[in-house]
Amino acid sequence: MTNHDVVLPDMGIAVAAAAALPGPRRALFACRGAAGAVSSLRRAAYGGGLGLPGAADAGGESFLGAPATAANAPARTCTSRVVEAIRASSPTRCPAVDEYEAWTREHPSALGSFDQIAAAAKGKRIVMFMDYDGTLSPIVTDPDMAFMTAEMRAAVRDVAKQFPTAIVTGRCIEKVCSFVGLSDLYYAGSHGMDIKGPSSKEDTTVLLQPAREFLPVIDKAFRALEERTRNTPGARVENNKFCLSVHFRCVDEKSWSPLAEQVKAVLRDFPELKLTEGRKVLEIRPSIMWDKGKAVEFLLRSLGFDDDDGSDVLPVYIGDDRTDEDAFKVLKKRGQGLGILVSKCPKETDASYSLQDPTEVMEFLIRLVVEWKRLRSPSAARPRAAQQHQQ
Ligand SMILES: O=P(O)(O)OC[C@H]1O[C@H](O[C@H]2O[C@H](CO)[C@@H](O)[C@H](O)[C@H]2O)[C@H](O)[C@@H](O)[C@@H]1O
Repeated sequence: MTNHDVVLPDMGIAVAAAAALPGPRRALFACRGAAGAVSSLRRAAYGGGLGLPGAADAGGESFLGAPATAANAPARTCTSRVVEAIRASSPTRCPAVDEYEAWTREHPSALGSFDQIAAAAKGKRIVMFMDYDGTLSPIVTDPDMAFMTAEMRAAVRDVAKQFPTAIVTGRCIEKVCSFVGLSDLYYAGSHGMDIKGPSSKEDTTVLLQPAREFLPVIDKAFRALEERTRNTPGARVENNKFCLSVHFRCVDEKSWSPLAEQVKAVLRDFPELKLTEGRKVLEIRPSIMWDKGKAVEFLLRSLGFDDDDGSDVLPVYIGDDRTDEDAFKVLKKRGQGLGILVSKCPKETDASYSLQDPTEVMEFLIRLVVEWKRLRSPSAARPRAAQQHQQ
């Protein structure tokens, strides 16, 4: 990692008027109908507890699987809420163009707003945070095949040469390191519960593992979940070391509710674990107050950027999933930094900007590095008018 102590010079770019957003015209979407995604998410993901032990609606748990009655209604609603949240996290149908355009007025394209972003970065130190699946690699059916392209790897490598850069992911560190294959990065695996620094540094040690004591219980839950879900065609449990993922992507949608109920049934034996939803996945993790947002705060502190010392730092976080919202929230709360949601569909989000897919993410990263290098070149120090005069 090089040049990290350099403050971003005056980019000399006029701030685009906010009203001029969004950027380039969007591609037409082949399908429609995800208009409900935002409201579904609001209802599903923000709608309350998941009916796990200790959650507000845990009282309904023992009724799972029983015939519907007034008494067991909360538990049933709860499971359907989980399923609805999984569905809303990864909508298969895209919205009508006008719905998407309305959403991008609230969350403009980070590419279309690049000049504005560059202006916001003026004189600040950029710190890059990026999620992996759905952000650096496209979503695929087999989680073991979620490779990033060589071009994306080159773009991330170039970014990491200019700015402190971290990959913040639900994957275990070993897996994401093997996918990314770059040593000059910080990695926060298992949703931030396993953080390590660049391996090119001598102290390549683990920086933080706040859920270490949960390893035995996670292992036990992994075996129980494998056992319990083995008869559901397409279901798959992935061990991400400090957390687990139960994949729904290859499961017939009719079996989603029974599968979610199986997962919840297993978790009744593990009150120290909690459940969250992602893109066609249920995530099981320790019930500690730790998430991607906390990992971002930890890394910023470790890099010397304290909460109250934020005027000269610009954290940029790019992610596509529900779990990335914790990081967007942190940036929003700090009143500092840029959250960029990767999505082709409107979603309830705390991110300020959007990008459609990993290809746009790559374009954004390349543009950031090009702009940064241009501004650090000696000629960039001269006023623009003088440069134009010479051309
Ligand atoms: O935080 P992330 O890096 O986004 O990791 C979240 C989960 O990503 C992976 O699952 C997702 O991507 C898979 C491959 O494209 C896809 O098949 C799956 O449906 C998605 O949910 C990963 O496999 C999970 O373990 C992560 O928790």
